[in-house]
Amino acid sequence: MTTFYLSLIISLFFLIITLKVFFNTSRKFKNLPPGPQCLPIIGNLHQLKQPLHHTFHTLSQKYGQIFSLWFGSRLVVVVSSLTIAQECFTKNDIVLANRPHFLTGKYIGYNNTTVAQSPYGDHWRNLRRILSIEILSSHRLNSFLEIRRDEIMRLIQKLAQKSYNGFTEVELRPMFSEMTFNTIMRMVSGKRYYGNDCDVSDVEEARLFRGIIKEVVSLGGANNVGDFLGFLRWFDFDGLEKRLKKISKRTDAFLQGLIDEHRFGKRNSNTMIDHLLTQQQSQPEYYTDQIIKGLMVVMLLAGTDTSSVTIEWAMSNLLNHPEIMKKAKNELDTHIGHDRQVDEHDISKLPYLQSIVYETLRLHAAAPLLVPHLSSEDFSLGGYNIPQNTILMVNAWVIHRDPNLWSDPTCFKPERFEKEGEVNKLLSFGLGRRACPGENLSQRTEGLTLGLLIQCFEWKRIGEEKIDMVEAKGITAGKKTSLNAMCKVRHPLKINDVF
Ligand code: HEM
Repeated sequence: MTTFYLSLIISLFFLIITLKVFFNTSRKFKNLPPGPQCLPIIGNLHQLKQPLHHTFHTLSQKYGQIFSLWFGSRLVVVVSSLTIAQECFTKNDIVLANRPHFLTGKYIGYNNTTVAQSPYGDHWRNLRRILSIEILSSHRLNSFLEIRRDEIMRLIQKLAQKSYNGFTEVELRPMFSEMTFNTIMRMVSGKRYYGNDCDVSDVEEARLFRGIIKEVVSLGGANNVGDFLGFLRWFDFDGLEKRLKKISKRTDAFLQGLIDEHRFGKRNSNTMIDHLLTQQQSQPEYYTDQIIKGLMVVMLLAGTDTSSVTIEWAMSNLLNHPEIMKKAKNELDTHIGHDRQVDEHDISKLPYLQSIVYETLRLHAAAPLLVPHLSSEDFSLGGYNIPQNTILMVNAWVIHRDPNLWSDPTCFKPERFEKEGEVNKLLSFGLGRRACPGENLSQRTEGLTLGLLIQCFEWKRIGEEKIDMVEAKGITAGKKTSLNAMCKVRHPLKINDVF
């Protein structure tokens, strides 16, 4: 009899717990944004075709400007409206200031402790402060100006040598990647890693490093199914975790080597490592080697590809629209003339050139879904309930093509930015406290590179055919095919440095 009552009490206890969980859960998931039917266990993962922002665009046409998906057991909400995106990063900015954790963050991002992956809180705030003051402040960016100028001039010289005797076909992508990569690498460590004229004494070291970065970029992204289906991780069926473990060891050893070189060898130069090692001397408990390596990784991964793909898209659009290229050239000829090269401080006086950069960022945002955010508590958005631990993605690609916001939204028309306030509708660098801290640096690099490319050369397409504008599948939305074009040095331009 006692056993009977005991079993009854235990059963009732479990029934109450189950009902409580059920009611809490269903209340929690009541009034969610609409979304497609999902399958047991995998949710909507089977529907996620690359590029993801295109799939989300199709889904938003059916389910609206805010919809829900299930990535395995994780709820994902996708926003495709500027007003709702602004609601995310004003009223709900703190609730959405966390990041979801992915396998790449665990292995490459020092267990999600870097500034790009770290949860919102004191640690993240400190890292943002270090990044803003020690590396990306206007003062520091000015002190790194010579590096940027030198790398861009190397690119200009290379093109000038190739095309001095007339129109010559050039492949631009590797040159843009070399330039942005060397710029960031020199800011970080003082070393040039790319190109025939790289100054790394150990060529093997340069080769190894290029391999590391290529692999890290290919493993990044928020669409590894193993991130959402925990049980797949136990089997590591695609070997992703094993590859990430291996690559993280190589990356760490490489970055540690760079720090040690500065610690035990050449100090007192203007590099990020040296500035951080100086801070380490006074505050060793905070400025650990791991913090420094995390900042190096973020600078290299967030700051290189993003800028080079933007420059490649801008040039592709200019080649498809010679009248825009001509207008930009006239602006440069009028304001700068033929006797000197355009410089970074001129860019603010060249509104049309700036508008070309904005228009490129509108149509070809390098991070079309920004970077995923995570809600730290339940909140409401666009009239729906969003539970804690929801992954939020903003489809900037769609918002930048919204016909209610932009006239002829798919046309490349820099003139649209002549209207005051238009630039405030851009989401290319995100909004709110987790917005991109590298915006100023990237706009300086893009403005100067494009300015010099337009000022110093004549450009045309290889044939009649327009440049193919199809997007690749990688984490940064680059062009699928590498950009080749015909270029010729502009003879009226008497610039000794270039020739
Ligand atoms: C065209 C160039 C670039 C574009 C389009 C771009 C875009 C973005 C976007 C959309 C985000 C996420 C914002 C969000 O979470 O809502 C981001 C974050 C970030 N970007 Fe950039 N970025 C560019 C260049 C750079 C550069 C040059 C650097 C640094 C050298 C940089 C460093 C970062 C960092 C550290 C974060 C993470 C911020 C955080 O989580 O607190 N980015 N970027």
